[in-house]
Amino acid sequence: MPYSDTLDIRVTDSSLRDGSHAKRHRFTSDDVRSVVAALDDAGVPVIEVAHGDGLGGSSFTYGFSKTPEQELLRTAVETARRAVIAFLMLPGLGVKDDIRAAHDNGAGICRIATHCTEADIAVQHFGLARERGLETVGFLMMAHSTTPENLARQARIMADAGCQCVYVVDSAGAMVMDEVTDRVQALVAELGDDAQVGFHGHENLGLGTGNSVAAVRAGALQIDGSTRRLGAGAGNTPVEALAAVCAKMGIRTGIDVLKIIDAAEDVVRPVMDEECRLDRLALLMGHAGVYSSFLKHAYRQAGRYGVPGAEILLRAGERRLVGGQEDQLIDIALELAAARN
Ligand SMILES: C[C@H](O)CC(=O)C(=O)O
Ligand SMILES: [Mn+2]
Repeated sequence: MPYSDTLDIRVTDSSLRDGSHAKRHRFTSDDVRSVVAALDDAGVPVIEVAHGDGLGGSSFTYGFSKTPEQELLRTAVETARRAVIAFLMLPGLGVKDDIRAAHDNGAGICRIATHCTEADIAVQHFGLARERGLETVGFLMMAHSTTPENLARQARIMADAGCQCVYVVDSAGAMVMDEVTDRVQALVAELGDDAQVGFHGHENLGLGTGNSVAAVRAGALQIDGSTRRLGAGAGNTPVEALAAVCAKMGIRTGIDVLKIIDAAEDVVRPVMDEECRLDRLALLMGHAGVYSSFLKHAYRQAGRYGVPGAEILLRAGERRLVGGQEDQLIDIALELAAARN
């Protein structure tokens, strides 16, 4: 079944949210205005805007936003002519008032993210979002770290709470195609007509686009990417490559391939501090199953304590750290430094 009469899948661009990690949360309203205008013109149907860790993420632990996220959301809504603006929220970091404010500022899609075994903490947030008429998306993060069966049970909790599309989120960019297929198929079988299934990939093993195609083949109807890969770790599935691959495969995304290729080069790249690269640390994250958002934190603690960033990430993988445990990277760096003296 296609996404709609005109689209086989719906693509959400996360460069102004997941890319916030790569920018150390320093987006300005001008950045948002130029990127939203270009993506909107290229036909990207949904554009996500928020602090990298969602509304309320601006903090000492995660990094302070240069511009308040509600201001960025307002700018995005004012700029978009066709695209719907989405926001992300992690219960506990953001609160219900953040959802209300984002809705008042014109956002149309509320995306609630939890660790893949903790869907129950999102129940009231889906309820509130639906009550207010927002479209809802659920994000099961670090989906590689649990079985397809467990993930499907968690997806059921989200759907029963009012979530209209549950995403398999490869936060660590650690999954290879069959693992994506198995998880998406398990969710499709569990949810049936109750909710759609989505996929959010990272490039840490260089598989964002391939994994997204595997997800579509397994029944996913919503796919995330970031133009120019602007996202955490090695970045997200590049929207321009995804659009081009889908065009070749006859999968309708509604995105103008030539326009999004230009937007990636001429508009998004100038906003970026540097390219999102598949370098040693990013690749190690995919290999060891480490949360992509830890990359910049690992660089920071490595520099601060004079220890290798690679070792910090490998230990983070061994300890199976999850989002929210950024402070433990400091403990690991201190341990490594102590072991050297
Ligand atoms: C808060 C995270 O950055 C959400 C996400 O994009 C992921 O887990 O991947
Ligand atoms: Mn992500």
